[in-house]
Amino acid sequence: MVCNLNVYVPSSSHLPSTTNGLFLQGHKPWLDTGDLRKKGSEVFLEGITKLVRDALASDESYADSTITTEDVLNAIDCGQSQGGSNGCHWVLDPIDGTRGFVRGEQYAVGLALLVEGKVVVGVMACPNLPLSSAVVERDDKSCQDNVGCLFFATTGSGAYVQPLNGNSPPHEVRVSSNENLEEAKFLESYHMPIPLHSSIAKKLGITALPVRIDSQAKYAAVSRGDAEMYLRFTLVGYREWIWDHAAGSIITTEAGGVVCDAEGTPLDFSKGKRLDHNRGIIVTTKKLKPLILKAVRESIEEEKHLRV
Ligand SMILES: Nc1ncnc2c1ncn2[C@@H]1O[C@H](COP(=O)(O)O)[C@@H](OP(=O)(O)O)[C@H]1O
Ligand SMILES: [Mg+2]
Repeated sequence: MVCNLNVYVPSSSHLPSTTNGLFLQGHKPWLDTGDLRKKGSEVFLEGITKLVRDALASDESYADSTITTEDVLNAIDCGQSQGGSNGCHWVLDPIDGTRGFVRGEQYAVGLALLVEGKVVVGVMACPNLPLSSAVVERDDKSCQDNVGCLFFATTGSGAYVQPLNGNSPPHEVRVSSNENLEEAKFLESYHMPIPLHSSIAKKLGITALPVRIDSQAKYAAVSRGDAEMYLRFTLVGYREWIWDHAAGSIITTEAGGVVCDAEGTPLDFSKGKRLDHNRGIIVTTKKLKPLILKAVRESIEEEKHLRV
């Protein structure tokens, strides 16, 4: 399994007093158990083990299990696969959009299966995503009360959503059929403002402000037709982790959308833990792709001239 542990080790190496499975962020991403195995981390590790025990105890089938700290360390180390183009790899992001999770807003649990470097299964739970639409007014109480979506897709079989509480059966999702860019909605991350996004949106004639959402729930939102476009132009040199995109990308493509880089090339998940792609990620509908790629090309050219 290729896994983002998604846990940030607090500088004190102690559990925060308000422990509920949330560990403070803002420090280095934790990609193996190296720090946890060090002397001085015992309290932190004990705390994590207790959380695991408590979670298992709440499920009858695991009620009798006795999990030790060593079991927890070994389980974490099962997530050390480097991925790649050979064989099968599960790709897991247990809490994607950590910042949204901390704020009590959007986050996602993303799981995907890579076979020979291609994503063939994607499952994404979005516990705080409204069942109606991701693009809702902040004070729209009815939407905020009705949240929790489970999206899933397998190659060639379409993409589906169902309420996370299982109260109704899954139904198929399709991307928006809207071609009127003046009415289009576009999504981006909360990471620093990206001037290129505004430039692209302006060229396309999109009048609405971008809607900012944490996590790969943005892919799910495009797959359901909540928005027509998700742009992700990060700092030059930032290389994306595959777990931030694997589940989301198959859900959008199976819903009839496209996921590509600034040159229109599909994302390549076969090169290890990082995505190997040209600059930028564009998530949109097949109809809008050519128009968006043109605006992207022009905006990148203008940006180059501004730098000279
Ligand atoms: N400055 C940055 N620019 C781009 N991506 C970043 C970033 N800092 C963190 N990320 C990655 O972007 C993911 C969140 O994406 P988004 O901004 O769409 O919510 C993070 O996943 P985690 O939250 O799982 O760490 C992290 O892997
Ligand atoms: Mg992530």
